[in-house]
Amino acid sequence: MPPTSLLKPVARLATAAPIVSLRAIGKTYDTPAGPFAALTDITLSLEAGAFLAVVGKSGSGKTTLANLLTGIDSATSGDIHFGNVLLNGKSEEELTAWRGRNVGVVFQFFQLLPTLTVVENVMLPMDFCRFGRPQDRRPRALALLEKLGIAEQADKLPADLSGGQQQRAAIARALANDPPLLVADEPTGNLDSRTTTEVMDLFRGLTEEGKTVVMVTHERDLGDYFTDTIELADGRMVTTQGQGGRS
Ligand SMILES: Nc1ncnc2c1ncn2[C@@H]1O[C@H](COP(=O)(O)OP(=O)(O)OP(=O)(O)O)[C@@H](O)[C@H]1O
Repeated sequence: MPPTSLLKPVARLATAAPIVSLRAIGKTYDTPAGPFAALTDITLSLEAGAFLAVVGKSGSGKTTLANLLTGIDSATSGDIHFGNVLLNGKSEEELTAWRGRNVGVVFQFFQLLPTLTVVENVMLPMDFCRFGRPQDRRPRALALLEKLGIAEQADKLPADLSGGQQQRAAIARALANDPPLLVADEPTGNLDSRTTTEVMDLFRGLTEEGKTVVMVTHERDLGDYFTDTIELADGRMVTTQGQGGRS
């Protein structure tokens, strides 16, 4: 079994300083029909250990918000701070380098590379970001797979795993560089209810270790898992719950 010291958890922030804060964020897309405001005046902040649900109807702006949090896309107005770092104005290259170290992303359809084994998929972000020493990367990837309960699948190809196992592998990959923030866009959208519960328990365990998780979801019956919930409608925040700690 790989040594668990390879998986040192991120310490909870000693201060109440938010790990992510958005102030008056707007996102406008240029479309053939003219500018389209996908997000308007979004203000929120999240502390280490928060588990935020982003809910709302199709087209309300959830994925757009997730893409701003991951640095996949940039806001058109307002400020996004990550810790003390202001993301606005960073070049695409800078955002890519920043994202590799600071944000793990989990998708609905897993997006594992089909020709790499599971453990190789998990090692990829470490190689890309030169995380730690090269000789430590495989043991760390194996330790993450162990933590997520799929160590036996390490040398298989993604296609040989069930959907739930693939999502666990994708979560292991998202954790590879030990980022403080995970952003998951409909991560349970392709899973049955039992596997959904398993994945939600995993996310909750990670927030209890101090990771911050933002999850876009349509599934309202998952509400008990979250410390905070925001609902979007036509790109605006219409309701918020929490913004505090888990009760
Ligand atoms: N690249 C783009 N160019 C133009 N319009 C876009 C672009 N991306 C998203 N939109 C529009 O912005 C709005 C918000 O889209 P977004 O994908 O963020 O919504 P969503 O709440 O995630 O929807 P869903 O639940 O269906 O995934 C939609 O009206 C969408 O058509």
